[in-house]
Amino acid sequence: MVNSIVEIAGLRVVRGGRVVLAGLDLDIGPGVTGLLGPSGCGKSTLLRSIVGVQRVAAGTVTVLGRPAGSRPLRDRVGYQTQSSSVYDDLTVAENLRFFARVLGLPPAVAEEALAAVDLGSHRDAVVGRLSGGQRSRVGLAVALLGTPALLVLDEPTVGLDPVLRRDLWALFHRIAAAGTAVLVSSHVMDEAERCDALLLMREGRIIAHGPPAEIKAAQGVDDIESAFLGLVEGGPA
Ligand SMILES: Nc1ncnc2c1ncn2[C@@H]1O[C@H](COP(=O)(O)OP(=O)(O)OP(=O)(O)O)[C@@H](O)[C@H]1O
Repeated sequence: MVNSIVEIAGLRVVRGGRVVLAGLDLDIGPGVTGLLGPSGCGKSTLLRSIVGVQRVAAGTVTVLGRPAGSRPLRDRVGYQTQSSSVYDDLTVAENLRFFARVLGLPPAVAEEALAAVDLGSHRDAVVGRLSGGQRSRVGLAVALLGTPALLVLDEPTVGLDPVLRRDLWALFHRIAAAGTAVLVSSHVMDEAERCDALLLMREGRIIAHGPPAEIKAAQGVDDIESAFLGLVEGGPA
């Protein structure tokens, strides 16, 4: 596909003796792409494969034209895991400066990331005393250090109230508009409408890929949850 950020061919992953991804083929383009599917379907495993931290049994994962996880991608791919990896006892600015140093980036990028997630006014707050939404934005800022070409976010809105979730999605779109492709997973189907493109996943397979409107139209339904059920039950495609 022209403009592909991620190209995956024949990806097979086995975890704990169980086949989690059984030969997955997929291209992901720019904009905000949502990876949606029920708990345990393999979303995190797919994201881990894209950032290059997952042992794969077979297949290839190419990111920005390079093998996933290879050295040239180190500061071109940002990754926010489900469990926050920021330090609770450091301030927001201290966390960002620390991770910038680890990545070998100048301190100025810490300021840019802080501004990008709108946390300038909380720069001197200790992370352990922030709200869930603010903490999530600190994690996002860490993933944004150095302005990566691809940002991979594993369930960044889990546990947040609807207002914070809406604000975070608006932020993802601002980040994408500035040129960073955003791949974000969720098991909340109502977040689907906020994506430019959707990947619907079930039991380690991608069962639909495209703009939300196209997926709904193909199933003849008005919401993504119904489209998902239609696809699972073998409705029109
Ligand atoms: N460390 C692990 N060792 C062995 N199996 C694992 C491990 N982590 C996950 N799995 C298995 O791999 C499968 C896919 O898990 P994965 O975390 O990718 O799903 P997910 O869709 O991201 O789920 P969730 O939405 O709950 O985070 C699950 O069946 C899970 O039991």
